[in-house]
Amino acid sequence: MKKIEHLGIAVKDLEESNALFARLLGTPHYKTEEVASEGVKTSFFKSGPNKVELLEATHPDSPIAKFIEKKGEGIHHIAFEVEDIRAEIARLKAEGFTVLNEEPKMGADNKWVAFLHPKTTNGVLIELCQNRE
Ligand SMILES: CC[C@H](C(=O)O)C(=O)SCCNC(=O)CCNC(=O)[C@H](O)C(C)(C)COP(=O)(O)OP(=O)(O)OC[C@H]1O[C@@H](n2cnc3c(N)ncnc32)[C@H](O)[C@@H]1OP(=O)(O)O
Ligand SMILES: [Co+2]
Repeated sequence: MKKIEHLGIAVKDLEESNALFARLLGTPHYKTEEVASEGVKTSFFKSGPNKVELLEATHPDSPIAKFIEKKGEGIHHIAFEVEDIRAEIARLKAEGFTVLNEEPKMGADNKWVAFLHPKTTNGVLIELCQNRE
């Protein structure tokens, strides 16, 4: 794992939360992107070297909708940048973590992504991100 790539925060209303985080961070979001395959609309903020991803559900079956229904708005996942996502998936599987998608999938902000089940990571949903060249 190279570094924390972003913190994912589940929100009910992306526009409202974009305005709140712009006030909080003192800078507007630098992009919004819908990832239909994940049932999410996202917006990204830079805060120094760190990145914050806000996520709103685009349909009731979205992981974000289920999360908010169960736990309310808040930190949804921690994403780590990896050099080689396939190698990292194999390593983590061998370490006994549950990888939710063994085939990397297209994420937002030009990444290949995979997720580890929170049941195997002390209750924290972990995302792996590799830059898509
Ligand atoms: C890819 C675009 C973007 C990017 O950065 O590029 C994203 O980050 S997209 C983010 C949205 N996509 C995902 O989260 C995909 C991975 N998530 C999943 O596959 C599911 O959400 C899963 C498997 C984690 C949970 O789904 P399930 O249908 O099993 O929902 P349950 O409510 O039944 O949850 C089971 C169990 O897990 C706990 N849980 C669920 N979500 C989280 C979470 N984010 N953090 C911690 N724990 C979580 C939930 O509370 C249940 O536990 P229990 O003790 O049984 O209540
Ligand atoms: Co993410």
